[in-house]
Amino acid sequence: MSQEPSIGLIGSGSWATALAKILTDKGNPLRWWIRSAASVQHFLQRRHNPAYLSSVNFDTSLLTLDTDVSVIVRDADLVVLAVPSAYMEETLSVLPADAFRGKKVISAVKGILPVGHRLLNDYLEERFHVPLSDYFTIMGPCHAEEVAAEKLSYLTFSGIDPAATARIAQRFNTPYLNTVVNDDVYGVQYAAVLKNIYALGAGIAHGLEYGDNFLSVLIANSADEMASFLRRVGARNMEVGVHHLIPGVSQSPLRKTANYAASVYLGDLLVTCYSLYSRNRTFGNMIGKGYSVRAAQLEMNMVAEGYNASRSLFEINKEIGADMPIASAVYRILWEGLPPGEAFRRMEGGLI
Ligand SMILES: NC(=O)c1ccc[n+]([C@@H]2O[C@H](COP(=O)([O-])OP(=O)(O)OC[C@H]3O[C@@H](n4cnc5c(N)ncnc54)[C@H](O)[C@@H]3O)[C@@H](O)[C@H]2O)c1
Ligand SMILES: O=P(O)(O)OC[C@H](O)CO
Repeated sequence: MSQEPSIGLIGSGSWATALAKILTDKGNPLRWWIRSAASVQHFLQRRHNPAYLSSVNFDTSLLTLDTDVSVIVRDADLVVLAVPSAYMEETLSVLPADAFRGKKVISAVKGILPVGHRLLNDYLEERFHVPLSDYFTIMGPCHAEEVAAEKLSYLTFSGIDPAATARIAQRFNTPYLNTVVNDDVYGVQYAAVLKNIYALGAGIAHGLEYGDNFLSVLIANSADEMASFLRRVGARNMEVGVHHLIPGVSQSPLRKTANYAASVYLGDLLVTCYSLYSRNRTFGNMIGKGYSVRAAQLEMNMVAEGYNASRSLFEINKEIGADMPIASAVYRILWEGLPPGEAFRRMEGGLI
């Protein structure tokens, strides 16, 4: 009987813990990198993560825990990365350049690397020579807290080889988790980065005491802005060609467009803008209420990816050239100190 590829998980925050629950509920043995030795001890004694989703109890017979990321990567065929993007380079810095050779890497990261403003696949290709054909993503509207409560959720798995992507998705499919497969590897990652910025904007609007009527207008315009950016990225990829990243594989990652009403695009924008679980919305709400960025960060034990992303997107869009008044307003509030009320007043008149 052929053995299934082994799975390693890197990260121990809310999302990594939710993914560990999904994978072990499905019966997958899991090699799991947890940053702190104290957390590993707690896990083994008490069967849960002391800091995140602590209501989730694990079958520890399925878990091999280690604080050494190189051990987990070495022993896994499929490596799931679920560390906030700002800590990714530091976390992987101990690995040699060939650490991922022959392995498949699955990103659950909804952020962009702040140094160099790179998507994770571009960084992995450059630093570890991971080809796009070995790179997959897990995106879609899904809060870790609802996974912990086994509320029905949908996750989209993306990769340029549909059969390989479907095989990976199948390892995660559980009664409370439906999986969708798509091939728009670049688009889903940019959509995830953008929805965090727009959720920050929605939170700021709430903090400024705009009502539900305005919020719906803001989100509808955000969806339009996102689609326009994604179409331009698609067109740019067609022009410059990302073929060199994809030896012998289809043209799919060069696609110009996709169904942007699908859950991995619009759905994730909606849940992040509306859900009280959203860290980005929560962070934005504090900014709208007058907290400084530093004070808002100190209030949270979790990471709002949209903060760094707003700056990266602002830089990337200098090349892409999409019209992005909402993302630009969020950037100016967070990075240039423009008062939120003034930024929103300037933006209001342009919304449709
Ligand atoms: N939380 C969710 O519901 C959810 C859902 C989908 C995707 N994601 C994505 O998953 C990724 C991970 O986010 P999360 O929600 O698990 O994080 P989190 O906000 O719950 O926790 C912060 C994480 O950062 C880690 N950390 C802190 N300092 C670190 C350091 N110096 N080096 C390495 N790690 C450090 C902590 O150990 C913890 O794992 C993000 O890209 C996020 O967008 C999160
Ligand atoms: O809590 P947020 O704002 O980081 O959002 C988490 C997930 O991306 C929602 O799908």
